[in-house]
Amino acid sequence: MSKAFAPSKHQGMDAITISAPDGARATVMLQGGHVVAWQPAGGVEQLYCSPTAVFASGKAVRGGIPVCFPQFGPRGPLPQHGFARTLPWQLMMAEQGKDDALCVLRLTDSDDTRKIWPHAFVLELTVRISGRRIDLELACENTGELPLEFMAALHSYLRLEDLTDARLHGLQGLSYEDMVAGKKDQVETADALRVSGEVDRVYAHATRALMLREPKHALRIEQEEFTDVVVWNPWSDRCVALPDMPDDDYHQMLCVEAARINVPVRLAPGEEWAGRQSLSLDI
Ligand SMILES: O=P(O)(O)OC[C@H]1O[C@H](O)[C@H](O)[C@@H](O)[C@@H]1O
Repeated sequence: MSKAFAPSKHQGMDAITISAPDGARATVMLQGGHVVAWQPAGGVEQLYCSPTAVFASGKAVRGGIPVCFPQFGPRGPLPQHGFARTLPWQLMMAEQGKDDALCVLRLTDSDDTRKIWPHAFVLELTVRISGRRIDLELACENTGELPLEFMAALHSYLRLEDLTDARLHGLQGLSYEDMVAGKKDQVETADALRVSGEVDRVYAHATRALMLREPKHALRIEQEEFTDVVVWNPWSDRCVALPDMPDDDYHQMLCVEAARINVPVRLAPGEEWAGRQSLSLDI
């Protein structure tokens, strides 16, 4: 028989912690449908969450896996990264299975969202953990009578021992937009990306699996239907300017975000789209 989990608190915010029989655990905040912690079976925390992150109603949390929807960054008229990350979601289910644990959270349109984005939708995040793997699925259904279009991302903050020793493999040959240099149509030539300065890039047509390698650690990153991947690290000056992140913590994280930016998703009335990101510890 499956076991259901009861809502709890994380940093004073409503949250749900799920655990699989093998010891894998994850915590998801109801605000934002925001995964704030993930420990694979027998492993340590894999997500970076800033020790000075602000946990408050309506505030975006620095770390974990924010959901960006229906806009990415400042690419539109909505607040940065859209509204999904700062709104309360509804917990639909949270259960332990025979060899995994699963939870589903849902955000639907409201008077507040329709005021700034005139569409009816159901957005659902499914988080599944088992062994050394976490699978995230973000699904959107157009429940209105007009077509809609959106951008989306699972903005994963991955925890590092030290950025200096980290390499991200799998991007070679992809074209990207360099948001730091303000240049489009760049081509990745490195067989492994080593971060040695501020990086903020949108890679297009990202279909291959990526591997984030450190001397004693490797994380495999896969995505489906998210056709872009964003790589972000603020480096020192930008990090100092972030009020919710310690000055040197940029060494402890790299964002590798499964995204849909270059070609937004278009849904006719009644249509549904789902995008997935999976992270698995590979040692
Ligand atoms: O500070 P936030 O609104 O959470 O955004 C953090 C970062 O998110 C993405 O990675 C964007 O590409 C960056 O340009 C942005 O700085």
